[in-house]
Amino acid sequence: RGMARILLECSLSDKLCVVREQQYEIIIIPTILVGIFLILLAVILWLFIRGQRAQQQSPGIRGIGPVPPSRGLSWEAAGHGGSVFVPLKETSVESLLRTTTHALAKLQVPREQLSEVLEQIHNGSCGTIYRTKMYTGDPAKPKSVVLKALEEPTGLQEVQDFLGRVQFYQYLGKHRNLVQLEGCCTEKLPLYMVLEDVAQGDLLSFLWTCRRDVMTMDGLLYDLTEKQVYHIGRQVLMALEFLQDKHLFHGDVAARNILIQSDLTAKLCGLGLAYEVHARGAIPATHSVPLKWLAPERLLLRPAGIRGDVWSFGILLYEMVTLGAPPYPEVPPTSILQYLQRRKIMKRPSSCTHTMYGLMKSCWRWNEESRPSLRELRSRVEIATRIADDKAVFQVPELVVPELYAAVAGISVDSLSYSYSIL
Ligand SMILES: Nc1ncnc2c1ncn2[C@@H]1O[C@H](COP(=O)(O)OP(=O)(O)OP(=O)(O)O)[C@@H](O)[C@H]1O
Repeated sequence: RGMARILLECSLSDKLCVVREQQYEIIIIPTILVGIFLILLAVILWLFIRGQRAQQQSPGIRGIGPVPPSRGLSWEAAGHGGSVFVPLKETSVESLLRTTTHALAKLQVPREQLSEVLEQIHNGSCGTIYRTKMYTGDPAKPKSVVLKALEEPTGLQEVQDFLGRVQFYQYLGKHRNLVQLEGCCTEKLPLYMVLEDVAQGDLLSFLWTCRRDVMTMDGLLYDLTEKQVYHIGRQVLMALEFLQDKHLFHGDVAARNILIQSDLTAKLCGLGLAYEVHARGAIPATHSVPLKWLAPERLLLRPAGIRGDVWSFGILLYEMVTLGAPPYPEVPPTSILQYLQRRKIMKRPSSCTHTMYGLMKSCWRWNEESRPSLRELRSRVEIATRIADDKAVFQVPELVVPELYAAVAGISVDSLSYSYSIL
């Protein structure tokens, strides 16, 4: 309208008006175009630099890549004072074993003490896992142990890694809620890590079996009440506190990584990722962890820490009250980050009390600093235990099809324990 008025006020002979109109188009429109161009250029440059940085971090498989050391990871925990040793100068497996056997002398178990009958129970990430007998004192009373075996290493690195894991267990020391290392056989191949046998197996299989009509087996009562969920949860928190005191985090807290005894003593296993972070100071690109258990910062490849374990602890509570249902059943595993970015979390399962759901929600706060600390969480669990139901047993009528579970949970069916299918 402004331009039209100026034109009306002009006489036909007044050429200045025409010049003004042209200035308006010539100066303002190109300025806007140049502005838009510059903004676009800046956005493209920013995206390019971000892409370059992400590439430098070489994202790992299934969205999990290396991350900088956990916040507060000390020099000691990063593998120096913790003495995870990797004698790089050795060139053959034999000479490497000769050198390391001396350092591991106190842990060596004579091979004749182990039975030759090995029952395979799992195909672990660093070799086959067997159950066998160890004859220490009275030959009539052998002790049942679990062996993690490295039988045919593909190279020196694999042997070094196995030995590093043995030393990691040694460095950790004993805790009631962590699987204990009893010893090792490392003077020649096959290499064995000798662990205490937590015979009742993993919590996920236990939860699935609770869905069946099985009452008891090997002294274990296949019933789960709210009070027992808190009891197991509290023990997991104590194991995590123990790791935190050593400036470590677990990184893969889930029912499949918890072993239970007949008195419902819980023992955290699957310490592979904790070892990797301890030895290398970061999560290696090749170490994949199921996405649905991970906190947003892990999915976004940001530095990982103990508050990520707090997030996964919330998922563990969900697993327990649903008797081993896969998390986010309606979300494909690869869409989990987008789902969480919309600030969505899992709804309260019908079997879950409001108190327990409150705990889960506090674990699933997007901002890791807003999540409770392990200590706070444990004290909330202890308070909740006092009023928790000790009578009503969790029930889910549908049985689990492991292949279907694996697809929905986003994990490989081979990584699941065998004990459920044996029942
Ligand atoms: N001490 C044990 N007692 C009984 N069963 C065990 C024991 N250790 C491992 N298992 C069985 O083997 C499975 C895998 O164990 P674990 O996750 O420790 O091994 P892994 O695959 O080598 O993992 P990681 O590399 O993370 O240590 C467990 O879920 C459990 O079924």
